[in-house]
Amino acid sequence: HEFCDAGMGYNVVGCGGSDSSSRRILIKGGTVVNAHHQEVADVYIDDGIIADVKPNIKVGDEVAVIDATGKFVMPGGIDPHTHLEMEFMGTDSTETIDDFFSGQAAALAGGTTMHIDFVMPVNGSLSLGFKAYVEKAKKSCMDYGFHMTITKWDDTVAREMEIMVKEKGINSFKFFLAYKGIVMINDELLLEGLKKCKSLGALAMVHAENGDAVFEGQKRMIELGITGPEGHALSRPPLLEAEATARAIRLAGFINTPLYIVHVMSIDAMEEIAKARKLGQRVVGEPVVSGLVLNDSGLWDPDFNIAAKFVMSPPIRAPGHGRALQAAVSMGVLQLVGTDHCTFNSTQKAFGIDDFRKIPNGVNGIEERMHLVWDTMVASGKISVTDYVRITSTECARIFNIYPKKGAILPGSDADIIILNPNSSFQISSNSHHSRSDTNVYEGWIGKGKVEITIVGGRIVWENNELKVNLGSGKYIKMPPFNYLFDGIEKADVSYISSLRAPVNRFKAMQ
Ligand SMILES: NC(=O)NCCC(=O)O
Ligand SMILES: [Zn+2]
Ligand SMILES: [Zn+2]
Repeated sequence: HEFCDAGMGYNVVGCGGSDSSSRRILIKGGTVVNAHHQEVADVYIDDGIIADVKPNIKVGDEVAVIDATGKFVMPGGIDPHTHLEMEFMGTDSTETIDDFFSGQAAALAGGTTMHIDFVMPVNGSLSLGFKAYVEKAKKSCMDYGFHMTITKWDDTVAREMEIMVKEKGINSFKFFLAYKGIVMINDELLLEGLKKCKSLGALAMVHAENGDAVFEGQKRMIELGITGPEGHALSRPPLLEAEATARAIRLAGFINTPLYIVHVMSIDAMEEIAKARKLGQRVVGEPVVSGLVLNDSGLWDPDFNIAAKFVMSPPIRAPGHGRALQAAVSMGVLQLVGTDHCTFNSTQKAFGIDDFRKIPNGVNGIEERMHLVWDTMVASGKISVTDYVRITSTECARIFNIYPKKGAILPGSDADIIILNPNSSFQISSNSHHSRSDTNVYEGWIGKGKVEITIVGGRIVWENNELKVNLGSGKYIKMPPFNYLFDGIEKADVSYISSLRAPVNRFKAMQ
């Protein structure tokens, strides 16, 4: 089988490996954590579904028993933001190095059991894009969903958005306000898109940077002779992220539809979200793990190969931004943590050796997110374990309308479960990670807490540092429209329209 040759030292069940995992499993004596509650209890899994959660469940000898005493039993992570096997930034940099097989295998080794990937249209066609991604995802070994990217506007696109929502199970559309000349859209298109999203009950998502100003900033850097990776950060400062974030928020407010800001990387952008939420606007902010735990110093590394691996957009910011973003997550100003896993190897990154504008943008994270958030936020005492579950799993399931099938350990939920040992530790290295990339932006990180077991669809796929993935077993999860952010939105239409007449009234209406 073409996918058996993973070459990464793990078994592919169905390609010669043996499926030793049981369809009935009892997880005994762990602390079962949901977003709203934690208790010491047993979890009984039957045929891929959680059948029961309570203390002292009795089972027969045929059931495999896992002792989870002293460990946390939690819903598998859901990563709301990935780019597997994506063509991006020109053909020379080819596609992101992880496909739906290696990217998902890496995810499972790190405790993530579902992700939502961004479909890129083919020549502007949503249906061709969807078809292409259905093909790519046939290799899947865990469940996944799709967002759809909108790169142009006409009647066909508007009609296809409807088909995506009503027939294909997509409930979110992404608009790039950056990457001028590649995928960037203008405000006119954004307004059309926001209106359409509202009518369909689909969530509008934006990559918020002012692409025209970034273009200008890049030109300035090149004129100054700054061609290395540090030019990437210098050409697109936080104020350009804040401007686009504020603009998108205001336009979404004008249309009165919920808005999701992907990869919030700066204090400046986060404060725009905080301000809007304080006024009652339905805005969701998604930081990514790189933005929470790294800073921009790597971009100044004299070794191009090291510096280039940190190039992503918006850029990883100066020290201080990550800490502030973590605080915003802990206070609920930002709601869930993604990765923006968009991995290029060092050969692909080297395409921009003479010009930072040609370095393909993106960093890894799908395997590291659960560990890094635990280490930096739970082990350090910034957030509770229940909040950890909320920001890594449950909130994503709620926003994309698949809760409690996903994001919970409840009877009837899918048996996508992790067992984390808080007294163990993890170590990150490109020598041992499961991505196909030859580099890792978190190289050398050692931290507290370790995902010792990952169960996906009722099968143990990660145990004793070994992966046993089941090729083709991942299912496409259809995500219905009109999530909770749309509840009662039409009532807000009325108060919003009257509030447009007087700023004072608007403020009162939002109290
Ligand atoms: N973020 C990044 O640099 N690459 C992935 C594409 C995107 O989300 O902007
Ligand atoms: Zn983006
Ligand atoms: Zn992205």
